[in-house]
Amino acid sequence: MAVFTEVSLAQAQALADRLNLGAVQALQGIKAGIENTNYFLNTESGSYVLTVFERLTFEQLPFYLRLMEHLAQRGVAVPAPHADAQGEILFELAGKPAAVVDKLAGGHQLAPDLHHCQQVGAQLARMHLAGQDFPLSQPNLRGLAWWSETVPVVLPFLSPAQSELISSELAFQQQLAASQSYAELPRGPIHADLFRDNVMFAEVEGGLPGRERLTGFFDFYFAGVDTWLFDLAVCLNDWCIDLASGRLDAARAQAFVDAYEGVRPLSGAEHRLLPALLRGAALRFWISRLWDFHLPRDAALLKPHDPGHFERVLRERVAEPWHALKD
Ligand SMILES: Nc1ncnc2c1ncn2[C@@H]1O[C@H](COP(=O)(O)OP(=O)(O)OP(=O)(O)O)[C@@H](O)[C@H]1O
Ligand SMILES: N[C@@H](CCO)C(=O)O
Repeated sequence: MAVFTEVSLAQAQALADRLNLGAVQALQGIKAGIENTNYFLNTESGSYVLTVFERLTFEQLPFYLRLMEHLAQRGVAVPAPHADAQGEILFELAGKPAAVVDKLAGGHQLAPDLHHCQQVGAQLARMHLAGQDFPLSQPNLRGLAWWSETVPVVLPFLSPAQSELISSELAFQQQLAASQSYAELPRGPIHADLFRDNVMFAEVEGGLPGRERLTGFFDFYFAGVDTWLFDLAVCLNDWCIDLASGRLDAARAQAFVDAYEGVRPLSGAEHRLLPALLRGAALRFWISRLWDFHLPRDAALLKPHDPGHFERVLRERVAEPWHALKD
């Protein structure tokens, strides 16, 4: 269970009072998640999620929380943070930063079909466009600079074959990042971690069975300014693959890209660089999973994600580069 910081009912009530949310009826630690402490908070005014941030600082958090607020105000389905009477959305709990956001309806879709991929693809493009005029800026803190810093830290835990793969892929990505075509890629605030477990879907009343509606993207705490194509690649590597083998499912991937392009067509450079960014997105999560696995932090019962999964995904993307078809 990833509750790193215990929050008492009295602490939750004090925060609820400040946010004018009424009497706390229930406070329940959430087991899922490995980055932050999350609680479901029910008060007489509604259902919320209270997050205590374990790694992110008071200086970094306004970027994420104001981005969520900005996107929600522009009609992107994102949980809006709650503000106090002064408009403040970042608070202190147990000496750590904390925030309260709306609870999204529904649950995860862990076996997505074409219909789910299309909805996420279209919403991703809408989110990219809506973020264009977001005034704050912060780099993707899990971008190339972090990969370059962290690969040497995890190398001692790897076999010779794994070391060779991770080092050569890092060199490839460094070279790519220095190229002219990479510099041409459009950029803006991206989610950067939009996996199946960071999107909610809910059944539509009176709708067809299995035809759930996307209710929102959440967990923006890896967001940063980076290429929009990287965000798309992160999604394709999770929403459109066979989880056992890591292989891309071309039908779902094409449906995802088509839906994205229905809102924002990709440039020629984006089409050309998609296979390379799919590799970069696999490398990013292989590194972070290795880091979490071999250098864990304290948590009551933390279950790290399997690094081997993204090693397989990376090997697949190198062996079988995938290009989306153009309309
Ligand atoms: N706004 C929300 N609405 C509904 N449920 C939420 C919301 N935020 C978080 N949750 C629930 O809490 C769980 C854990 O949250 P989250 O995935 O953000 O964990 P984390 O530790 O912050 O991040 P990570 O996924 O990177 O480990 C989610 O799987 C989801 O069930
Ligand atoms: N989505 C990440 C977890 C951190 O959010 C992973 O699957 O490795």
